[in-house]
This record gives sequence, structure tokens and C-alpha cells, in this order.
Amino acid sequence: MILQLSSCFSPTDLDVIQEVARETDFYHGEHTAGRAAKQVKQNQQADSVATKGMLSMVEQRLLKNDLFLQATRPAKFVRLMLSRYQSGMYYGNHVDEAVIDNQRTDISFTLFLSDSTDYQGGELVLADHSGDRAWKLPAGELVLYPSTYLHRVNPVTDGERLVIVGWLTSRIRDPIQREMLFDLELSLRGEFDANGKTEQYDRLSKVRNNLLRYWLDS
Ligand SMILES: O=C(O)CCC(=O)C(=O)O
Ligand SMILES: [Fe+2]
Repeated sequence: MILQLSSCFSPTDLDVIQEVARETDFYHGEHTAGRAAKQVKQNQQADSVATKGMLSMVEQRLLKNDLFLQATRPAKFVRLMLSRYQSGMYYGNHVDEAVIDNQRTDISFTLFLSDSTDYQGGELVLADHSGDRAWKLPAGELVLYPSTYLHRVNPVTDGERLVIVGWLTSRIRDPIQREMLFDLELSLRGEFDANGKTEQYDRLSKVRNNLLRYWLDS
């Protein structure tokens, strides 16, 4: 399941993030790529010490977003990184490392920080067996996807693309199980809103809670 999230961040949050991005040094991004990904990675990443506080604010905002919680069932953030793509930069096809800092990566996300009119190109492309799908969202919106996807960032041909990329471990490692729980949760809420605490609602919530007991890692 690929999910787009808006309204996780206030205009003030975005100002804080942009301000940190303006004041921080960026380095060539190759040192955080695996062997093969290095060959196709042409971007810049911010100094991790300078961005630490801002990135933990981003984590806190996400952990307060109900849709994010339901879609990801987070156990732990693995890493967040501020990345910049200037004209000519790109990140070719790759699949993210399965383990980063000794933690399994289940879900990857991109939080877009530049307005889509501020740069040309720079789409995040998720490759699926049914074809490619390109994502270029307004500033403040986020796309999250299972870390199992092959993906790339198209070359930025003009302007600057600023994003925060992140990875997390989910308490439900299987993306299919995660999606079923997500659908079930939304159905439960719909049923409750429409008809209240009906017999259907009770039985559905029994299924939801017991599936969680079976599938949660801990
Ligand atoms: O910038 C993005 O949208 C994604 C970058 C990416 O794939 C990565 O850093 O692993
Ligand atoms: Fe990636």
C-alpha cells in the first residue's frame, strides 16, 4: 500500500524545517548508500548533528498523526535524513537497505519540502510490476511506501528539491497484513460512525483485535 498524507505539518513546522535547511551544511550523499546504490546516487545530505532536533520534531508530528499510525504501526524510526537535489542531481533505481543501523526497514517515506513549482523533474518514481508511478507532492505532504519497492528520483533539471526521507520498522512486518489491518480499521470507523456500536461492529472489532494479537511482532 502506498499512502499519501497531508496536514501532518503546520506552516510554522515547515518554516522551522526550511530554516534549518538554509543554515546547515550539505555533503555528497554517497556515504549512506549501499555498494550498488552508491553508483546511482547523486544528491546531498545535511549534517546529521545540525538536523537532529528538527528531525525529532518531524518524528513527533508523525507519531501524532492518526492515519500515519494506522498505516505504519510503527515500532521505531530507523533513520530520518534531510536531502537536497540541485540541478543535475538524481538518485537512480535502487531498493533501500533491508537493515540500517541494525534495524529492519519496513516502510520508507518522503516528506516533500519544496513547492513543486520550485523545481523541474525530481519526481520520486515507485516501480511496480504494473508500471511506474511518479510522485511530486506539494510542500508539507508525504508519501509512504513499503521498503520492498524498487524506486528512483528523476533528475532535477532546474531549481532545488528539498525533502526529508525516512525509514521505520513496523510492528507488522508484512505489508499485506498491514494493509488488511488498515482497511479493517477504516471499515470499523465507518460502521461506527454510520450505525454506532452494532453487533457487526462488535464482531469486526473482535477480528481486528485478534488479528493484531496474532500479527504484532511484540
Ligand atoms: O528523495 C526521495 O524522494 C527518495 C530518496 C531515496 O530513495 C533514498 O534516499 O533512499
Ligand atoms: Fe531509496
